[in-house]
Amino acid sequence: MEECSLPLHSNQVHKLSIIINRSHALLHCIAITFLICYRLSFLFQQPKTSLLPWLLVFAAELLLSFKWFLGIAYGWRPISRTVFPERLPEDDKLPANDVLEGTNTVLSARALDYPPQKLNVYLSDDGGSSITLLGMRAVSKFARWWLPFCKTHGIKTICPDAYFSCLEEDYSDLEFLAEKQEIQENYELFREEIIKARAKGGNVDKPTAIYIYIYVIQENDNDANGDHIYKMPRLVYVSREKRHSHSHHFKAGALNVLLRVSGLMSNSPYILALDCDMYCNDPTSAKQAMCFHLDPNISPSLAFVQFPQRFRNICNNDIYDSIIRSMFWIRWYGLDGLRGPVLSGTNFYMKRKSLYNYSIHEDLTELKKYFGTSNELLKSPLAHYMPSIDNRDSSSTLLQEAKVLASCAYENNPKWGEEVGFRYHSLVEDYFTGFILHCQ
Ligand SMILES: O=c1ccn([C@@H]2O[C@H](COP(=O)(O)OP(=O)(O)O[C@H]3O[C@H](CO)[C@@H](O)[C@H](O)[C@H]3O)[C@@H](O)[C@H]2O)c(=O)[nH]1
Ligand SMILES: [Mn+2]
Repeated sequence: MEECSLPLHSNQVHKLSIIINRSHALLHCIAITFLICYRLSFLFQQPKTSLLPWLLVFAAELLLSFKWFLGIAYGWRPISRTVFPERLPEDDKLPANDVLEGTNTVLSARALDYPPQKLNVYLSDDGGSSITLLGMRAVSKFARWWLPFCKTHGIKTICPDAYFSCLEEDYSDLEFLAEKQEIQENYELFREEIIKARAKGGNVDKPTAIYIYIYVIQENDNDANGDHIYKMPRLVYVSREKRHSHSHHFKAGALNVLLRVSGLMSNSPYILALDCDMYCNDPTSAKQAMCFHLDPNISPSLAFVQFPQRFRNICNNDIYDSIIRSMFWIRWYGLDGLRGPVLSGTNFYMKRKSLYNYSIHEDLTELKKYFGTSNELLKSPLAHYMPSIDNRDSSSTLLQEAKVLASCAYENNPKWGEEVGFRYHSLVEDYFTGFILHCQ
């Protein structure tokens, strides 16, 4: 009880930034007012010379001033936040998470510091490529080395590529170094396996249609000899159906397929979305996000917790600001102090229900109108529905149903992408979906 009474997070208002930003805004406002007065006074001058250029410049100045005015919001009330994951409930009371992602991030997502039985990783392979599937199997093999290593030594950089390219080393612990060496050798073997497979070919001639393939990797608790083995999160590979006759809706389409398949297979109340070119650079991110989602004061109106996109390996002379510093290091702190930042497409922990449209009632006919005809999927919006694919018999029926959900015809009538799930009709599905969630 005592644990629950302590706050899970706190925020710090950047007072100095507020004073500087608001003073700057005020000075700028005064300057703009003088400018406008000066321009207006010209209109009353007699005789007028060259009116047109003057008006054009004035219009441009008004337009830019308006744009600048809207930008004041970014600096109005910047805040930063601190979380206290140690105050979260015990592991067995934590809610489950489904990770929906592109191809590269599987290892780091499975290495998150979260109870493995409450983590399910769904991998979308839009290309339906045999190399990705082979890669996923190889990843699972390597994960048996990598995950226990990260856990035992509290490794913070859970993406092996980033970890092994980092030069910092603790030379004092020889046992650790020997283990690291062994893991690195296994990592090199894993990479070679992928490179060889890629060299052999793959999808040189793209098929005109890609067929559905769903494959679940889930280790048992014990190996063949009955010895206890390290428990790892379940991994589900999903290659959705693609046909020229149906629009695939790019990334939003892929995410909606994963949303449906995960709703059927694990229906975790929270989802983490990761792009294929991202990895989790902090294993505690899931628990950090839960500090907000499990706060009873803000949870009812909280749809998502967005982590900033950070970029690795960018050269020192980043003259085009490829790390998007102004966005993630300045503007987002400001937006956080207002009503939270918009969705940036990746690195967010979203409440599943927020994508399911709150206005839908739990009436079967209405649910079918929104979610489609799969009776199994219709259970997903119902609170506390927890499917089980541990049971072998049910798993094959569930897999058949999952294939129906991953087919392109499934979206023919229901409101996927319109009123349910990630929204279509825009290549920036993240901004579009995020704005709608903010409005709701
Ligand atoms: O047909 C598609 C196209 C993209 N993706 C996935 O979409 C993600 C983002 O694609 P990427 O090529 O990395 O796009 P970027 O331009 O880098 O994406 C930025 O801009 C997008 C649109 O605003 C956001 O969705 C992204 O999160 C954001 O990183 C990747 O994981 C892809 O696997 C698909 O699954 N299917
Ligand atoms: Mn990208």
